[in-house]
Amino acid sequence: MAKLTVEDLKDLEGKKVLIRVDFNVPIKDGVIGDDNRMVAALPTIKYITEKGGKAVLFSHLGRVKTEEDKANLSLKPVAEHLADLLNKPVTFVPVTRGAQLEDAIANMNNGDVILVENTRFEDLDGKKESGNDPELGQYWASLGDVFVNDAFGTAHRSHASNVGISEAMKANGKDAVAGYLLEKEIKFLGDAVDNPVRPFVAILGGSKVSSKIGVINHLLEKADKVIVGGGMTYTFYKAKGIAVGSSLVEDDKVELAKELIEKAGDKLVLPVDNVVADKFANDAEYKTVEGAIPDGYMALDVGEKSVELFKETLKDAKTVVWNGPMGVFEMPNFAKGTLALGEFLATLSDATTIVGGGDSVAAAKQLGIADKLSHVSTGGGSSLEYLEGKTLPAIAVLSEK
Ligand SMILES: Nc1ncnc2c1ncn2[C@@H]1O[C@H](COP(=O)(O)OP(=O)(O)O)[C@@H](O)[C@H]1O
Ligand SMILES: O=C(OP(=O)(O)O)[C@H](O)COP(=O)(O)O
Repeated sequence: MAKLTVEDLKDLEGKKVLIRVDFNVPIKDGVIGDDNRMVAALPTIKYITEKGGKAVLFSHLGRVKTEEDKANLSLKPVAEHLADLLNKPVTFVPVTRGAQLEDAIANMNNGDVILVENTRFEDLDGKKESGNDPELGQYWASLGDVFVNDAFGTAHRSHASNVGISEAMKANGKDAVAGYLLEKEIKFLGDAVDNPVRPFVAILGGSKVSSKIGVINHLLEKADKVIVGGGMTYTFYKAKGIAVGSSLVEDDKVELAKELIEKAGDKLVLPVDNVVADKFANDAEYKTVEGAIPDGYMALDVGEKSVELFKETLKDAKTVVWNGPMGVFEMPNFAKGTLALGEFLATLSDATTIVGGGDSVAAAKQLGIADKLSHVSTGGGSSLEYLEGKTLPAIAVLSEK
Protein backbone atom coordinates (compact mmCIF):
# COMPACT_ATOMS: atom_id res chain seq x y z
CA MET A 1 0.00 0.00 0.00
CA ALA A 2 1.16 3.48 -0.80
CA LYS A 3 0.74 4.74 2.75
CA LEU A 4 3.42 4.73 5.43
CA THR A 5 2.95 1.93 7.95
CA VAL A 6 4.28 1.23 11.45
CA GLU A 7 7.15 -0.70 9.91
CA ASP A 8 8.35 2.50 8.23
CA LEU A 9 8.80 4.10 11.66
CA LYS A 10 12.44 4.03 12.68
CA ASP A 11 13.74 4.40 16.22
CA LEU A 12 10.58 4.24 18.33
CA GLU A 13 12.59 4.15 21.57
CA GLY A 14 11.11 6.72 23.94
CA LYS A 15 8.71 8.10 21.30
CA LYS A 16 5.18 9.07 22.30
CA VAL A 17 3.08 7.14 19.78
CA LEU A 18 -0.58 8.11 19.55
CA ILE A 19 -2.59 5.10 18.33
CA ARG A 20 -6.23 5.30 17.22
CA VAL A 21 -7.85 1.91 17.76
CA ASP A 22 -11.49 0.86 17.35
CA PHE A 23 -12.37 -0.51 20.78
CA ASN A 24 -16.07 0.10 20.16
CA VAL A 25 -16.94 -3.33 21.57
CA PRO A 26 -20.16 -4.62 23.14
CA ILE A 27 -20.13 -4.21 26.95
CA LYS A 28 -22.82 -5.58 29.28
CA ASP A 29 -22.68 -4.99 33.04
CA GLY A 30 -19.02 -4.01 32.72
CA VAL A 31 -18.11 -7.22 30.88
CA ILE A 32 -16.74 -7.13 27.31
CA GLY A 33 -18.64 -9.30 24.82
CA ASP A 34 -16.96 -9.95 21.48
CA ASP A 35 -13.38 -8.64 21.82
CA ASN A 36 -12.32 -9.43 18.25
CA ARG A 37 -11.53 -5.79 17.51
CA MET A 38 -9.29 -5.54 20.56
CA VAL A 39 -7.43 -8.76 19.77
CA ALA A 40 -6.99 -7.57 16.17
CA ALA A 41 -5.25 -4.37 17.36
CA LEU A 42 -2.71 -6.16 19.59
CA PRO A 43 0.02 -6.67 16.96
CA THR A 44 0.38 -2.90 16.46
CA ILE A 45 0.38 -2.12 20.19
CA LYS A 46 2.91 -4.89 20.87
CA TYR A 47 5.18 -3.85 18.01
CA ILE A 48 5.34 -0.28 19.27
CA THR A 49 5.84 -1.10 22.94
CA GLU A 50 8.39 -3.83 22.21
CA LYS A 51 10.43 -1.24 20.30
CA GLY A 52 10.40 1.00 23.39
CA GLY A 53 7.63 3.34 22.25
CA LYS A 54 5.10 4.85 24.67
CA ALA A 55 1.64 3.82 23.42
CA VAL A 56 -1.14 6.36 23.97
CA LEU A 57 -4.40 4.77 22.80
CA PHE A 58 -7.53 6.61 21.69
CA SER A 59 -10.91 5.06 20.89
CA HIS A 60 -14.57 5.92 20.82
CA LEU A 61 -17.27 3.77 22.42
CA GLY A 62 -20.89 4.01 21.30
CA ARG A 63 -22.52 7.34 20.58
CA VAL A 64 -22.46 9.91 23.36
CA LYS A 65 -25.48 12.22 23.23
CA THR A 66 -26.26 13.12 26.86
CA GLU A 67 -24.36 13.51 30.15
CA GLU A 68 -26.10 10.29 31.30
CA ASP A 69 -24.58 8.31 28.39
CA LYS A 70 -21.17 8.89 29.93
CA ALA A 71 -21.93 6.52 32.81
CA ASN A 72 -22.44 3.59 30.40
CA LEU A 73 -19.83 4.51 27.82
CA SER A 74 -16.60 4.79 29.77
CA LEU A 75 -13.63 2.87 28.36
CA LYS A 76 -12.49 1.84 31.86
CA PRO A 77 -13.64 -1.82 31.51
CA VAL A 78 -11.95 -1.89 28.11
CA ALA A 79 -8.65 -0.76 29.68
CA GLU A 80 -8.92 -3.59 32.22
CA HIS A 81 -9.60 -6.13 29.49
CA LEU A 82 -6.72 -4.78 27.41
CA ALA A 83 -4.36 -5.26 30.35
CA ASP A 84 -5.44 -8.93 30.45
CA LEU A 85 -4.93 -9.33 26.71
CA LEU A 86 -1.48 -7.66 26.79
CA ASN A 87 -0.58 -9.30 30.07
CA LYS A 88 0.80 -5.99 31.35
CA PRO A 89 -0.59 -2.91 33.13
CA VAL A 90 -2.63 -0.39 31.14
CA THR A 91 -3.14 3.03 32.70
CA PHE A 92 -6.66 4.32 32.13
CA VAL A 93 -6.91 8.13 31.92
CA PRO A 94 -10.51 9.12 32.74
CA VAL A 95 -10.44 12.38 30.78
CA THR A 96 -9.99 13.32 27.13
CA ARG A 97 -7.87 16.46 27.67
CA GLY A 98 -6.13 18.60 30.27
CA ALA A 99 -3.45 18.31 32.95
CA GLN A 100 -4.41 14.80 34.07
CA LEU A 101 -3.88 13.45 30.55
CA GLU A 102 -0.73 15.49 29.92
CA ASP A 103 0.80 14.42 33.26
CA ALA A 104 -0.03 10.76 32.59
CA ILE A 105 1.81 10.95 29.27
CA ALA A 106 4.75 12.85 30.80
CA ASN A 107 5.11 10.12 33.44
CA MET A 108 5.19 7.20 30.98
CA ASN A 109 8.17 4.88 30.78
CA ASN A 110 9.27 3.31 27.51
CA GLY A 111 6.95 0.42 26.63
CA ASP A 112 4.06 1.71 28.76
CA VAL A 113 0.46 1.76 27.55
CA ILE A 114 -2.26 4.22 28.43
CA LEU A 115 -5.86 4.31 27.22
CA VAL A 116 -7.54 7.71 27.06
CA GLU A 117 -11.27 8.01 27.93
CA ASN A 118 -13.92 7.70 25.18
CA THR A 119 -13.12 10.31 22.51
CA ARG A 120 -16.85 10.90 21.98
CA PHE A 121 -17.15 12.44 25.45
CA GLU A 122 -15.94 15.47 23.45
CA ASP A 123 -19.24 15.39 21.55
CA LEU A 124 -21.17 16.77 24.52
CA ASP A 125 -19.60 20.17 24.12
CA GLY A 126 -20.47 20.88 20.49
CA LYS A 127 -19.68 17.59 18.69
CA LYS A 128 -15.96 18.31 18.76
CA GLU A 129 -14.95 14.69 18.07
CA SER A 130 -17.60 13.71 15.50
CA GLY A 131 -17.51 17.16 13.90
CA ASN A 132 -13.70 16.95 13.51
CA ASP A 133 -13.11 20.19 15.39
CA PRO A 134 -9.63 21.35 14.22
CA GLU A 135 -8.63 22.64 17.66
CA LEU A 136 -9.28 19.21 19.19
CA GLY A 137 -7.34 17.35 16.48
CA GLN A 138 -4.47 19.81 16.90
CA TYR A 139 -4.53 19.41 20.71
CA TRP A 140 -4.44 15.61 20.59
CA ALA A 141 -1.72 15.68 17.91
CA SER A 142 0.39 17.94 20.16
CA LEU A 143 0.58 15.12 22.73
CA GLY A 144 2.66 12.79 20.57
CA ASP A 145 5.60 12.36 18.22
CA VAL A 146 3.78 10.24 15.62
CA PHE A 147 0.23 9.01 14.94
CA VAL A 148 -0.73 5.44 14.03
CA ASN A 149 -4.24 4.71 12.78
CA ASP A 150 -5.29 1.11 13.38
CA ALA A 151 -9.05 1.73 13.63
CA PHE A 152 -10.39 0.21 10.42
CA GLY A 153 -13.92 -0.01 11.86
CA THR A 154 -13.97 3.79 12.12
CA ALA A 155 -12.12 4.58 8.87
CA HIS A 156 -15.32 5.74 7.11
CA ARG A 157 -15.72 8.51 9.72
CA SER A 158 -13.99 11.86 9.44
CA HIS A 159 -13.53 12.59 13.13
CA ALA A 160 -11.00 14.53 15.22
CA SER A 161 -9.40 11.35 16.63
CA ASN A 162 -8.59 9.91 13.21
CA VAL A 163 -8.69 12.48 10.37
CA GLY A 164 -8.16 15.52 12.64
CA ILE A 165 -5.07 14.13 14.39
CA SER A 166 -3.64 12.95 11.05
CA GLU A 167 -4.05 16.37 9.45
CA ALA A 168 -2.56 18.13 12.45
CA MET A 169 0.38 15.72 12.65
CA LYS A 170 1.21 16.27 9.00
CA ALA A 171 0.83 20.05 9.41
CA ASN A 172 3.36 19.78 12.27
CA GLY A 173 5.82 17.97 9.97
CA LYS A 174 5.20 14.59 11.64
CA ASP A 175 3.77 11.35 10.26
CA ALA A 176 0.36 9.71 10.37
CA VAL A 177 0.78 6.03 9.44
CA ALA A 178 -1.27 2.84 9.13
CA GLY A 179 -1.15 0.11 11.78
CA TYR A 180 -1.00 -3.62 11.01
CA LEU A 181 -4.77 -4.13 11.25
CA LEU A 182 -5.57 -1.26 8.90
CA GLU A 183 -2.96 -2.56 6.48
CA LYS A 184 -4.37 -6.10 6.63
CA GLU A 185 -7.96 -4.96 6.06
CA ILE A 186 -6.95 -2.88 3.05
CA LYS A 187 -4.90 -5.73 1.65
CA PHE A 188 -7.71 -8.29 1.83
CA LEU A 189 -10.65 -6.06 0.89
CA GLY A 190 -8.66 -3.99 -1.60
CA ASP A 191 -7.09 -6.96 -3.41
CA ALA A 192 -10.44 -8.75 -3.56
CA VAL A 193 -12.17 -5.86 -5.21
CA ASP A 194 -9.41 -4.33 -7.32
CA ASN A 195 -7.12 -7.21 -8.05
CA PRO A 196 -9.04 -10.46 -7.47
CA VAL A 197 -7.78 -13.87 -8.40
CA ARG A 198 -10.64 -15.11 -10.61
CA PRO A 199 -13.25 -16.45 -10.60
CA PHE A 200 -14.40 -13.83 -8.09
CA VAL A 201 -17.82 -14.50 -6.55
CA ALA A 202 -19.61 -12.02 -4.27
CA ILE A 203 -22.37 -13.17 -1.92
CA LEU A 204 -24.69 -10.41 -0.78
CA GLY A 205 -27.45 -10.92 1.74
CA GLY A 206 -29.01 -9.14 4.67
CA SER A 207 -32.26 -7.35 5.01
CA LYS A 208 -32.52 -4.45 2.63
CA VAL A 209 -31.62 -3.60 -0.94
CA SER A 210 -31.52 0.06 0.06
CA SER A 211 -28.51 -0.39 2.35
CA LYS A 212 -26.64 -2.52 -0.21
CA ILE A 213 -27.31 -0.76 -3.52
CA GLY A 214 -23.83 0.73 -3.69
CA VAL A 215 -22.18 -2.61 -2.93
CA ILE A 216 -24.30 -4.55 -5.42
CA ASN A 217 -23.64 -1.97 -8.10
CA HIS A 218 -19.90 -1.88 -7.52
CA LEU A 219 -19.46 -5.64 -7.19
CA LEU A 220 -21.53 -6.31 -10.32
CA GLU A 221 -18.75 -4.47 -12.15
CA LYS A 222 -15.95 -6.31 -10.41
CA ALA A 223 -17.14 -9.87 -9.74
CA ASP A 224 -17.74 -12.77 -12.13
CA LYS A 225 -20.90 -13.82 -10.27
CA VAL A 226 -23.01 -12.08 -7.64
CA ILE A 227 -25.18 -14.30 -5.45
CA VAL A 228 -28.04 -12.43 -3.79
CA GLY A 229 -29.85 -13.99 -0.80
CA GLY A 230 -31.57 -12.91 2.41
CA GLY A 231 -34.35 -10.37 2.69
CA MET A 232 -33.11 -8.43 -0.36
CA THR A 233 -34.06 -11.33 -2.61
CA TYR A 234 -37.78 -10.61 -2.60
CA THR A 235 -37.47 -7.09 -3.98
CA PHE A 236 -35.63 -8.74 -6.89
CA TYR A 237 -38.38 -11.40 -7.11
CA LYS A 238 -41.00 -8.67 -7.36
CA ALA A 239 -38.96 -6.97 -10.07
CA LYS A 240 -39.02 -10.25 -12.00
CA GLY A 241 -42.77 -10.65 -11.52
CA ILE A 242 -42.46 -13.57 -9.07
CA ALA A 243 -45.08 -13.58 -6.26
CA VAL A 244 -43.58 -12.64 -2.87
CA GLY A 245 -46.45 -13.29 -0.38
CA SER A 246 -45.79 -11.21 2.72
CA SER A 247 -41.97 -11.36 2.40
CA LEU A 248 -39.85 -8.30 3.06
CA VAL A 249 -40.06 -6.07 -0.03
CA GLU A 250 -38.97 -2.49 -0.59
CA ASP A 251 -41.58 -1.31 -3.08
CA ASP A 252 -39.67 1.88 -3.84
CA LYS A 253 -36.63 -0.17 -4.88
CA VAL A 254 -38.37 -2.50 -7.35
CA GLU A 255 -37.50 -0.29 -10.34
CA LEU A 256 -33.90 -0.15 -9.21
CA ALA A 257 -33.86 -3.93 -8.82
CA LYS A 258 -35.07 -4.17 -12.44
CA GLU A 259 -32.15 -2.00 -13.55
CA LEU A 260 -29.69 -4.11 -11.57
CA ILE A 261 -31.10 -7.31 -13.08
CA GLU A 262 -30.65 -5.80 -16.54
CA LYS A 263 -27.11 -4.63 -15.78
CA ALA A 264 -26.15 -7.99 -14.27
CA GLY A 265 -27.15 -10.28 -17.13
CA ASP A 266 -26.16 -13.82 -16.19
CA LYS A 267 -23.87 -12.60 -13.39
CA LEU A 268 -26.75 -12.43 -10.91
CA VAL A 269 -27.66 -15.64 -9.09
CA LEU A 270 -30.93 -15.57 -7.12
CA PRO A 271 -32.41 -18.29 -4.87
CA VAL A 272 -34.61 -20.82 -6.69
CA ASP A 273 -36.40 -22.05 -3.58
CA ASN A 274 -37.13 -20.54 -0.16
CA VAL A 275 -38.17 -21.55 3.32
CA VAL A 276 -41.48 -19.75 3.92
CA ALA A 277 -43.20 -19.19 7.26
CA ASP A 278 -46.67 -18.10 8.38
CA LYS A 279 -45.24 -15.51 10.78
CA PHE A 280 -41.92 -13.81 11.66
CA ALA A 281 -41.01 -16.13 14.55
CA ASN A 282 -38.87 -19.20 15.12
CA ASP A 283 -41.96 -21.23 16.11
CA ALA A 284 -43.80 -20.35 12.88
CA GLU A 285 -45.19 -23.11 10.65
CA TYR A 286 -42.78 -23.41 7.75
CA LYS A 287 -42.16 -25.28 4.50
CA THR A 288 -39.90 -25.00 1.45
CA VAL A 289 -41.38 -23.80 -1.85
CA GLU A 290 -39.87 -23.31 -5.30
CA GLY A 291 -40.45 -20.03 -7.15
CA ALA A 292 -43.55 -18.04 -6.13
CA ILE A 293 -44.10 -17.41 -2.41
CA PRO A 294 -47.71 -18.32 -1.50
CA ASP A 295 -50.10 -15.74 -0.03
CA GLY A 296 -49.97 -15.62 3.76
CA TYR A 297 -46.32 -16.74 3.84
CA MET A 298 -43.07 -14.85 4.12
CA ALA A 299 -39.68 -16.14 2.96
CA LEU A 300 -37.24 -16.26 5.87
CA ASP A 301 -34.44 -18.41 4.44
CA VAL A 302 -33.15 -19.82 1.18
CA GLY A 303 -33.98 -23.47 0.46
CA GLU A 304 -31.77 -26.51 -0.15
CA LYS A 305 -31.88 -26.24 -3.95
CA SER A 306 -30.69 -22.64 -3.70
CA VAL A 307 -27.84 -23.73 -1.46
CA GLU A 308 -26.86 -26.35 -4.06
CA LEU A 309 -27.00 -23.69 -6.79
CA PHE A 310 -24.84 -21.36 -4.70
CA LYS A 311 -22.31 -24.13 -4.01
CA GLU A 312 -22.11 -24.90 -7.74
CA THR A 313 -21.50 -21.19 -8.39
CA LEU A 314 -18.80 -21.06 -5.71
CA LYS A 315 -16.99 -24.35 -6.14
CA ASP A 316 -14.25 -23.08 -8.49
CA ALA A 317 -14.07 -19.56 -7.03
CA LYS A 318 -10.64 -18.24 -6.11
CA THR A 319 -11.91 -15.09 -4.38
CA VAL A 320 -15.14 -14.86 -2.38
CA VAL A 321 -16.51 -11.81 -0.58
CA TRP A 322 -19.51 -12.45 1.68
CA ASN A 323 -21.64 -9.66 3.13
CA GLY A 324 -25.00 -10.32 4.76
CA PRO A 325 -26.83 -13.47 5.93
CA MET A 326 -28.99 -15.63 3.61
CA GLY A 327 -31.95 -15.60 5.99
CA VAL A 328 -33.09 -14.70 9.48
CA PHE A 329 -30.11 -16.52 10.99
CA GLU A 330 -30.94 -15.33 14.51
CA MET A 331 -33.84 -17.85 14.46
CA PRO A 332 -32.48 -21.43 14.38
CA ASN A 333 -35.21 -22.66 12.02
CA PHE A 334 -34.20 -20.06 9.45
CA ALA A 335 -30.42 -20.19 9.93
CA LYS A 336 -29.88 -23.30 7.81
CA GLY A 337 -29.17 -21.55 4.48
CA THR A 338 -26.62 -19.22 6.07
CA LEU A 339 -25.10 -22.15 7.99
CA ALA A 340 -24.80 -24.37 4.90
CA LEU A 341 -23.27 -21.57 2.85
CA GLY A 342 -20.84 -20.61 5.62
CA GLU A 343 -19.78 -24.23 6.10
CA PHE A 344 -19.19 -24.58 2.37
CA LEU A 345 -17.08 -21.41 2.30
CA ALA A 346 -14.97 -22.87 5.09
CA THR A 347 -14.11 -25.82 2.81
CA LEU A 348 -12.83 -23.63 -0.04
CA SER A 349 -9.22 -23.93 0.99
CA ASP A 350 -7.85 -22.78 -2.40
CA ALA A 351 -9.86 -19.56 -2.33
CA THR A 352 -9.40 -16.30 -0.47
CA THR A 353 -12.63 -16.04 1.53
CA ILE A 354 -13.51 -12.72 3.09
CA VAL A 355 -16.45 -11.83 5.28
CA GLY A 356 -17.43 -8.24 6.01
CA GLY A 357 -20.45 -6.55 7.57
CA GLY A 358 -21.63 -6.64 11.16
CA ASP A 359 -24.31 -9.33 10.90
CA SER A 360 -22.38 -11.57 8.53
CA VAL A 361 -19.39 -11.51 10.88
CA ALA A 362 -21.76 -12.33 13.77
CA ALA A 363 -23.22 -15.17 11.68
CA ALA A 364 -19.76 -16.55 10.85
CA LYS A 365 -18.87 -16.55 14.54
CA GLN A 366 -22.18 -18.03 15.66
CA LEU A 367 -21.64 -20.82 13.15
CA GLY A 368 -18.08 -21.41 14.39
CA ILE A 369 -16.51 -20.98 10.94
CA ALA A 370 -14.79 -17.60 11.38
CA ASP A 371 -11.39 -19.25 11.91
CA LYS A 372 -11.68 -21.15 8.63
CA LEU A 373 -12.16 -18.06 6.48
CA SER A 374 -9.16 -16.11 5.14
CA HIS A 375 -10.27 -12.78 6.58
CA VAL A 376 -13.04 -11.63 8.92
CA SER A 377 -13.24 -7.87 8.71
CA THR A 378 -13.41 -5.80 11.90
CA GLY A 379 -15.46 -3.19 10.03
CA GLY A 380 -19.20 -3.15 9.44
CA GLY A 381 -20.02 0.20 7.86
CA SER A 382 -16.39 0.75 6.86
CA SER A 383 -16.07 -2.59 5.03
CA LEU A 384 -19.36 -1.90 3.26
CA GLU A 385 -18.13 1.51 2.11
CA TYR A 386 -14.83 -0.02 1.02
CA LEU A 387 -16.71 -2.66 -1.03
CA GLU A 388 -18.75 0.13 -2.59
CA GLY A 389 -15.50 1.56 -3.93
CA LYS A 390 -15.67 4.63 -1.73
CA THR A 391 -12.57 6.37 -0.43
CA LEU A 392 -12.35 6.03 3.35
CA PRO A 393 -11.32 9.45 4.71
CA ALA A 394 -9.21 8.19 7.62
CA ILE A 395 -7.10 6.12 5.23
CA ALA A 396 -6.86 8.74 2.48
CA VAL A 397 -5.38 11.29 4.91
CA LEU A 398 -2.42 9.10 6.04
CA SER A 399 1.14 10.01 5.01
CA GLU A 400 2.27 8.70 1.62
CA LYS A 401 5.32 6.45 1.39
N1 LIG B 1 -35.64 -13.21 4.46
C1 LIG B 1 -35.44 -12.27 5.39
N2 LIG B 1 -36.47 -11.56 5.88
C2 LIG B 1 -36.28 -10.62 6.83
N3 LIG B 1 -35.08 -10.32 7.36
C3 LIG B 1 -34.00 -11.00 6.91
C4 LIG B 1 -34.13 -12.00 5.90
N4 LIG B 1 -32.91 -12.50 5.66
C5 LIG B 1 -32.04 -11.85 6.47
N5 LIG B 1 -32.69 -10.96 7.24
C6 LIG B 1 -32.12 -10.11 8.29
O1 LIG B 1 -31.13 -9.27 7.78
C7 LIG B 1 -30.37 -8.80 8.89
C8 LIG B 1 -28.97 -8.49 8.46
O2 LIG B 1 -29.03 -7.51 7.46
P1 LIG B 1 -27.91 -6.43 7.24
O3 LIG B 1 -27.82 -5.57 8.46
O4 LIG B 1 -28.22 -5.78 5.94
O5 LIG B 1 -26.60 -7.33 7.10
P2 LIG B 1 -25.09 -7.00 7.48
O6 LIG B 1 -25.08 -6.44 8.88
O7 LIG B 1 -24.39 -8.31 7.38
O8 LIG B 1 -24.61 -6.02 6.48
C9 LIG B 1 -30.43 -9.91 9.93
O9 LIG B 1 -30.95 -9.37 11.13
C10 LIG B 1 -31.38 -10.93 9.32
O10 LIG B 1 -32.29 -11.47 10.25
O1 LIG C 1 -18.87 -0.20 15.25
C1 LIG C 1 -18.67 0.59 14.32
O2 LIG C 1 -19.42 0.57 13.18
P1 LIG C 1 -20.03 -0.82 12.57
O3 LIG C 1 -21.02 -1.38 13.57
O4 LIG C 1 -20.69 -0.39 11.28
O5 LIG C 1 -18.86 -1.74 12.33
C2 LIG C 1 -17.56 1.59 14.34
O6 LIG C 1 -16.90 1.60 15.59
C3 LIG C 1 -18.05 2.98 13.98
O7 LIG C 1 -18.99 3.40 14.93
P2 LIG C 1 -20.06 4.51 14.53
O8 LIG C 1 -20.97 3.88 13.49
O9 LIG C 1 -20.79 4.84 15.83
O10 LIG C 1 -19.31 5.69 13.96
